[in-house]
Amino acid sequence: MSKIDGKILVLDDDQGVLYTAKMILKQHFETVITEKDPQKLDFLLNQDRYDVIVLDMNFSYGLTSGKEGIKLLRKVLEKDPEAHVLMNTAYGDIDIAVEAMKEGAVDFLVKPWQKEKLLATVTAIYELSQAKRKLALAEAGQKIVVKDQQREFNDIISVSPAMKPVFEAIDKVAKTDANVLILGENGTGKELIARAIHNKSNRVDENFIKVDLGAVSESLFQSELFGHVKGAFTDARENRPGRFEIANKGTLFLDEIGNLSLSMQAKLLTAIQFKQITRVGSNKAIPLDTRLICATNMPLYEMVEEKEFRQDLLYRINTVEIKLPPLRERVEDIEPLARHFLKLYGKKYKKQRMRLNETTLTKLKAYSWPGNVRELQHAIERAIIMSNSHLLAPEDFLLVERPNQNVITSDTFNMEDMEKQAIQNAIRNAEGNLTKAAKALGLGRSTLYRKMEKYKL
Ligand SMILES: Nc1ncnc2c1ncn2[C@@H]1O[C@H](COP(=O)(O)OP(=O)(O)OP(=O)(O)O)[C@@H](O)[C@H]1O
Repeated sequence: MSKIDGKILVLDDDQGVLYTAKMILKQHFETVITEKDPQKLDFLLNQDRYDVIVLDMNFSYGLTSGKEGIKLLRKVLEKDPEAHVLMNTAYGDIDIAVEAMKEGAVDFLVKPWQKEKLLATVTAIYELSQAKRKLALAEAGQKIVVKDQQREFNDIISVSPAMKPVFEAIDKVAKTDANVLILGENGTGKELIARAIHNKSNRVDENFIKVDLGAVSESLFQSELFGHVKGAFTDARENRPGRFEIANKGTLFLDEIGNLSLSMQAKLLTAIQFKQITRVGSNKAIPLDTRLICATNMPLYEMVEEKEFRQDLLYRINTVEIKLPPLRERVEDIEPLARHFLKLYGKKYKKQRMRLNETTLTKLKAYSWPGNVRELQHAIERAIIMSNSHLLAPEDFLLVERPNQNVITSDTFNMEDMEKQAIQNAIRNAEGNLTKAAKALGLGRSTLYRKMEKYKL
């Protein structure tokens, strides 16, 4: 019979009780730790996370009040409010057992117990602890996943030969557990591709969890990704799993990976390397089986040369690399995409039978779409809202060809001056919307703020 992969801690001052409990439980559970000295409780709790803790009521010789047990129980629950504690008393004092249950113990046993009784009780509590843990993870995941499912569109529309290698790569990589790096400009559909990989993978019934690393501050990074335990910092009022844990058995999509600072890169690398995380404020490692998909619009290889991105991290995340071409390099996709969005937004705004005339299509195809598919999507949405007719005309699209944002027109070659100018242009183009400006620049918002401060903008 295979053993249950559980960790049981038994704390009792009676060596005989410890010996018997170990003999019985060891046959059924993978790890059974016994300890005689209550002073070691702190150390043991810091050391590991136990599925069931069997705790004696009285330690000092001659004491039968159960007060020691209650004190230890409080200590356990303070450290881990989700701990499952089974109280063990030799005196059958129901009052003190009831008090322990009120304090948060799950059950109590009266010594001397029978072998079957101990085993049945510990096994039942173990199952309860697993069910509760799963539920907590599912609930935390659900909040994110439900929000996620509100995304409007999931189909990938494309007829362009430039996208063929992308579809081939999705098919080849989906069923494997290989880490995938998706490279492409803003709005080219990187997230859509990440979802397609997840949906075609064996992990499809598990969570797909997205983290926008460009929007995660340095201080929140660890807690957001790895979770925290109660009391780890002022706002940590309860234990909370991080995105890595919620994505366990599923897929974790790390968007804007190029925006991570070097210190955040180091922490991420450790988690990926060891396939485990440690919640903030705890020192118990939690092993994970998470498939990683990363995306960025930043030139990661150049950043490695400039020592802005760790090479070892790059090699961990780029087992398979998928490059998404910008929309201007797949003009064939503009018409089917436009028709696709026309249908979707026509339905949304109750303006069905919307059409595009030939001149409009020519205008859409001639435009360079620096914001790629997302810009086309927004342009169609806006045109549908504003138009008074069923036929969208060229005037319904305000497409202003901007100077190529990758080419900075400047008479200076000083890097800092060029950067400052690029930031000013981006803010102007985005009409002061800093989130949009940061996206256009390929920066995270916090990096943009830092740079604005630096250049006094
Ligand atoms: N081939 C496509 N077919 C249909 N819709 C698409 C396609 N490509 C992108 N889209 C839509 O365009 C929008 C932007 O796509 P997505 O968010 O996947 O881009 P992204 O590259 O991840 O953007 P960012 O770099 O800003 O994070 C989404 O609404 C997505 O549904």
